[in-house]
Amino acid sequence: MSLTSLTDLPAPAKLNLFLHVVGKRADGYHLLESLFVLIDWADTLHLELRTDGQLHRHDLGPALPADDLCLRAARALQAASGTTLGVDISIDKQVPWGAGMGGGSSDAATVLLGLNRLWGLNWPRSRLLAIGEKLGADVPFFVGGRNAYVQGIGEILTPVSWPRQWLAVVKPPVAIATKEIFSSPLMTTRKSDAIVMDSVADTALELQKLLNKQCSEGGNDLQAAAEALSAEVQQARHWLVQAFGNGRMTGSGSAVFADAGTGDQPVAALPEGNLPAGWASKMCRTLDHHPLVGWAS
Ligand SMILES: C[C@@](CO)(OP(=O)(O)O)[C@H](O)COP(=O)(O)OP(=O)(O)OC[C@H]1O[C@@H](n2ccc(N)nc2=O)[C@H](O)[C@@H]1O
Ligand SMILES: Nc1ncnc2c1ncn2[C@@H]1O[C@H](COP(=O)(O)OP(=O)(O)O)[C@@H](O)[C@H]1O
Repeated sequence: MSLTSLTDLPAPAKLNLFLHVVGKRADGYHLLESLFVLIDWADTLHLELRTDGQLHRHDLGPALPADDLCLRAARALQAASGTTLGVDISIDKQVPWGAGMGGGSSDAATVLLGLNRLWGLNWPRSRLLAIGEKLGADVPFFVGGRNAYVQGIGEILTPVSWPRQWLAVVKPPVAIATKEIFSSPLMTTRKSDAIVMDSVADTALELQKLLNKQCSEGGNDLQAAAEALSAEVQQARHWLVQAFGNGRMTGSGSAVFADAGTGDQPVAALPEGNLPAGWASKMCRTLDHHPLVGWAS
């Protein structure tokens, strides 16, 4: 019997354990190098098949923009596949947005992976990646489903296995436009050297070592520009530095996070009572991989 619904599909967020700007493309987009890791802060989506071809979204939590990334992903897959089927998408939004946590991009990836199954398309992952790339720079990472060293503007993915880690995340109630950060005068002086791999026999091990080094140095080349635009981002990071001894921004912000250890318990608790009203926070753990990683070949 064919499927009529898929419930409780997770769309986990990501953090950038480091983010370097290493160049600029001819079209003005900045070339990045970053380690993207999946975390256990996730939205939940439910997909209900429609036979009339219509695409609708129902917000179970906070209201999303009318034409959000879920609907854009569904529309793109419907057009590319030529299916006459539609879907009702219900979304329980838990991940803060305007955060640099890729929540919207993850929702889009979960819609692509879910509809691939619900609509009986059974496309290989490579075809879903090509659609994801057009929806947003972070979407291919979530469709790929593996923690990854990411290059280009997000389309070059090298999967890496990353040890389980606690990460304390704080999101102040501000959203800074990614464009505003990249056009900041501070960005002209904030640039890192690209990672150079020695030509050694075990390139995976070599990459792991280099990524470890970048993470322990903890750089995000967008952080200074974001902090110049928002005192709250700086305040959030200082708050984490006091509590955990370290703190840095993810993506283009405004969320910041601290390494809270690799043991059975985090090295310290998030003293959430000290945060101003309206700030979100969560003690997160990295995921080994996306829960839907097996959903496309
Ligand atoms: C920098 C990252 C890292 O993950 O930030 P987060 O989205 O996670 O915060 C992403 O690649 C963000 O990608 P995405 O969110 O798709 O960026 P867009 O909205 O397309 O970018 C808005 C504008 O920022 C500039 N931009 C964006 C990405 C990039 N690599 N170089 C740029 O110069 C461009 O001017 C672009 O028009
Ligand atoms: N499903 C969605 N969830 C969150 N934001 C969305 C969604 N669809 C579109 N957006 C828009 O995309 C912007 C970026 O959100 P998001 O993808 O979560 O990225 P990030 O927080 O990493 O910048 C939001 O400010 C919002 O306006």
